[in-house]
Formats: sequence, C-alpha cells, structure tokens
Amino acid sequence: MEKLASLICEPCSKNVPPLSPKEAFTRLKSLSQWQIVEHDGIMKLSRCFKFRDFASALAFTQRVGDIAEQAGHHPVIITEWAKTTVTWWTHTIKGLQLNDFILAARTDEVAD
Ligand SMILES: C[C@H](O)[C@H](O)[C@H]1CNC2=NC(N)=NC(=O)C2=N1
Repeated sequence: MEKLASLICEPCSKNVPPLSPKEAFTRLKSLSQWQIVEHDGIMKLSRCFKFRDFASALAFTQRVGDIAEQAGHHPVIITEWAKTTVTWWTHTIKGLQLNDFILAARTDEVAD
C-alpha cells in the first residue's frame, strides 16, 4: 500500500463532499495517535505532540507551517510550553478529505 505521506495533495474544490464518518474512520487506521474530533458538526483530525520545552514545540510548529505552505493546505496549530496540537480539516468543504490525512502523515514525519 502506498505511503500516505507520499500521496499528492490535490487542491480541494468546494464541490467535493467531505468524507463520511465511515470513510474518515477507515482512513484513520492509516495514522497512529491521531483522533477524529467534531466541532460545530465539522469532523477534524487532531493530535497533540509533546516536547521537552517551548522552543522545541515552536520549532515543530514552523516545520508544520512549512508543510502547510508547500501544500497550500493549512491546519490550526496551538503551540504551548512543551506541546503543540495540530488539527487538520478542509475549510472549504467543512469536513475531512484525503488531503487532511496526507498532511497528518507528513506532520508525523517532522515530529521527531
Ligand atoms: C485560497 C487558498 O488556497 C484556500 O483558501 C486554501 C488555503 N488553505 C486551506 N487549508 C485548509 N485546511 N482548508 C482549506 O479549504 C484551505 N483553502
């Protein structure tokens, strides 16, 4: 099976429906330590990354930002002392699409 992180992120048009819960939870099996959360009826993919201090959490934040800019797809990132929470979803369709899972996998790759 192809590595999720190496799949191509396609620009997501607003006509594409979000993944169904069944599809989203199936995709979730390809990730570890991520969870699907729901805010205002919108399913999102979220994970909290722990670090030894704020500087490490901030450096990771920048690496995630670089991934987002490269893909043209952006998460919510909450950076605190020794932890960074990253939450992905596709704003234009108010839900999850494959891009979100691809970028979550790429986020894991820059976590160490
Ligand atoms: C114009 C710009 O490309 C769009 O607004 C992009 C920016 N980044 C984005 N990021 C996310 N997560 N969802 C979007 O729908 C989205 N749209």
